[in-house]
Amino acid sequence: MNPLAAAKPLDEAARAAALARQAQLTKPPGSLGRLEALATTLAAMQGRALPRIQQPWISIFAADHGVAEEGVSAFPQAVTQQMLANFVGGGAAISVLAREAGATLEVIDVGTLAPSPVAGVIQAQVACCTANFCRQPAMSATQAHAALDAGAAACARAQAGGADLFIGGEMGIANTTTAAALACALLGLPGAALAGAGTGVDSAGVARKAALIDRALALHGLAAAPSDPLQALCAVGGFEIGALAGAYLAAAQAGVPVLVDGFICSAAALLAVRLNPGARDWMLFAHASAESGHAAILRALDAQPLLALDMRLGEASGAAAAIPLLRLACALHAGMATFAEAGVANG
Ligand SMILES: O=C(O)c1ccc[n+]([C@@H]2O[C@H](COP(=O)([O-])O)[C@@H](O)[C@H]2O)c1
Ligand SMILES: Cc1cc2nc[nH]c2cc1C
Repeated sequence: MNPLAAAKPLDEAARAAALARQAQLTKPPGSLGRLEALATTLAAMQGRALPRIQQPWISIFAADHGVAEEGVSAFPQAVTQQMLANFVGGGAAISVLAREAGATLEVIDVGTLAPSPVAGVIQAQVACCTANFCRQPAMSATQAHAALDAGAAACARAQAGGADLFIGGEMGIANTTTAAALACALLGLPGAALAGAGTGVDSAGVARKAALIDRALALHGLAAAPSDPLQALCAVGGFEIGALAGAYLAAAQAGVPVLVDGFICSAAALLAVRLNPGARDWMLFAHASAESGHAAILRALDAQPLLALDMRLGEASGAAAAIPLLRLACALHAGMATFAEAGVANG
């Protein structure tokens, strides 16, 4: 893929038509709050005055991280590959949420340590694991482009499947350390600004994550000032994060609305936007993760998340939980009567 290819422009005529309809619906103007903006933004994204979410598509990208050997997670690395089988077996949270939402769910291995392919998982391994970025770059430039391409391929499948909403998710033990390091590099922040508990490390563990990120940023010459996005991905990134960024970029180029999940997905969204600012127009943000660094990344993206449920699971769960809200916004927008239709006086 070409990450720099222009994003599709939003359809401002469809937005204007949706705004005009909102002004006619039987309610005081603005009284449905952000549900109104959600409907009119989706109208501009989907190019129709009456937007809808009929075919949500969820792609989960899984990868392992060399930095796991530094003891940065509360869980063993083997959980990444074990969860692949749980996703396709139907027992993971996202399996349940996708079923409830009527969403297509696909799982892509972009670089786990799984010794053999897990049945039902799409194989798109860039390598079996990134290198430990405390010692050397996490990946080569060729691998970074392969990760972006794996994401773009998922977006192409979503488009071919008629998706009207694209959701990316991730699974990767240690990837809160990777996502924090990448976002620190992109924003010129120290590790302490974005390191958090992840799967549940204690405060001493969080402090170790922060110090380790600072050491890695210094090692790779990425400390203190915002870094070149592809250089940052190569130095301290992850394959699933690169794939998510590629999927978000491809969705913006193809004109498919994106619903961004939690902390790791937001770091990938930041990477996509730093590569290609036009991608931001195509992003909605599902929820405020309980991961402590999420708020700073959302601020950098000027993003207001829809939900705040103290979730911190990842695997697209927060985004899937927000699908019903998007549908409600569309249903209200399409189904409410206008003042004229209902014979209600429009003050
Ligand atoms: O998305 C989030 O907001 C989020 C916050 C904390 C943890 N996670 C998930 O937990 C895993 C990473 O946590 P850790 O502690 O191993 O870095 C990874 O599989 C993520 O999907 C996800
Ligand atoms: C069990 C488990 C499930 C997950 N799903 C996403 N990240 C995860 C991390 C763990 C540890």
